[in-house]
Amino acid sequence: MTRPFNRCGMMGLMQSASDPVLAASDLTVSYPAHGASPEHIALDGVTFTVAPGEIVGVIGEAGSGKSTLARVLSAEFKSTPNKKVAPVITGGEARLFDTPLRGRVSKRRLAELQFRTAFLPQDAAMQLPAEYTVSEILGQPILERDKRFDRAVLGRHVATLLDAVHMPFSALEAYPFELSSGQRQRVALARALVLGPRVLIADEPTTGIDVLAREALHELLRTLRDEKGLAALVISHDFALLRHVTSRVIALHRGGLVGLDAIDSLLQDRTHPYLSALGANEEGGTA
Ligand SMILES: Nc1ncnc2c1ncn2[C@@H]1O[C@H](COP(=O)(O)OP(=O)(O)OP(=O)(O)O)[C@@H](O)[C@H]1O
Repeated sequence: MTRPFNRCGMMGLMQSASDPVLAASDLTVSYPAHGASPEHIALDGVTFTVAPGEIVGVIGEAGSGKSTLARVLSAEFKSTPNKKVAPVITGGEARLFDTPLRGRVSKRRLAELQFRTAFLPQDAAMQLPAEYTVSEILGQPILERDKRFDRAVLGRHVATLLDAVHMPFSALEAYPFELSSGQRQRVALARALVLGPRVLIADEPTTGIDVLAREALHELLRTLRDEKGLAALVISHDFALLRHVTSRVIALHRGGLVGLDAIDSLLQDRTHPYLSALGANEEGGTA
C-alpha cells in the first residue's frame, strides 16, 4: 500500500526507532461531574507501552475503561467539542509519539499527531457520511490535505485499500446505506488507514464482520505491522485477532490493569477473578 504523504515533515514528532509510540504511565482518567452525575474515575493507575511495529490488544468487561483508554491515547479527547463529557487525565501521564497529552497540546502539534494516528471509534461505521460514495469517502482525507492530488494515483490507492479490506471494486460507487453493517465497518477501517498512519487505535474493528472478511483484516493488520512498522492498540473480543495479530493483551477491570501478557498466557492466568472467568469462558468463544 502506498503512503500518499511521505514528504510531510513531522519535525515535532521525530523520535528514535525504539521509543514507544504509545505510553501510559500510572494513568488515571476521570469524567468530570456534570448535572446530577458525580465525577467518575474510568481508568486508575494504568501503565504500559506500545513499541513501533507492535500490536497490543485490550480486553475487559463493559465499562472497564477500554474506550476511554482509546480516546485518551489517540488524543481524540483533546478535540472533543463537548468538554463536559470529555475524559480528563487526572493522574500520571499518557504519551502519543512522545507528546505528553495531560497538559496543553498546541493546535499544530495536535494536527501532526492526528495525521500520524488513525482512530477508529466503536461507532465509526455509523459515522460514514451518508451523502458520499465509498470512493469519495476514502479519497476525502487525502483531498482535504491536497485538492490537486493526482486523481489517477488516488483512484489506485483507494481501490488497493478497498481490496485490502476484502471489499469488491463494485462497492466504490455505493453509498453507505447500500452496504451491510460489516461492509460499512470495513470501509471505516479503510478510511482510517488511507493516510498511511504510524499507529492505529481501533475500538472493536471486526465487530459485525463475517469470518472470511475478518481473516482478511487480520492479514491486513499483520502486513501493515510487518511491512510498514504499524503500531496498534486494538480493543477486541475477537480471539482469533488477539491470537494471530497481537503480541500482548491488556486486561482491564473496573479501570485498573489486571493483566498484560500474550493472550494464551492471560487465559491461563488465575491471579485475578476477571482473568479466571476469562479463561473459563474461552471455550465458549467470548471474552
Ligand atoms: N461521558 C461520560 N461521562 C461519565 N462517565 C462516563 C462517560 N463515558 C464513559 N463513562 C463511564 O466510564 C466508564 C468506562 O467507560 P468506557 O466506555 O471507557 O468503558 P468500555 O470498557 O469501553 O465499555 P464498553 O465495552 O461497554 O464499550 C464506564 O463506567 C462508563 O459508564
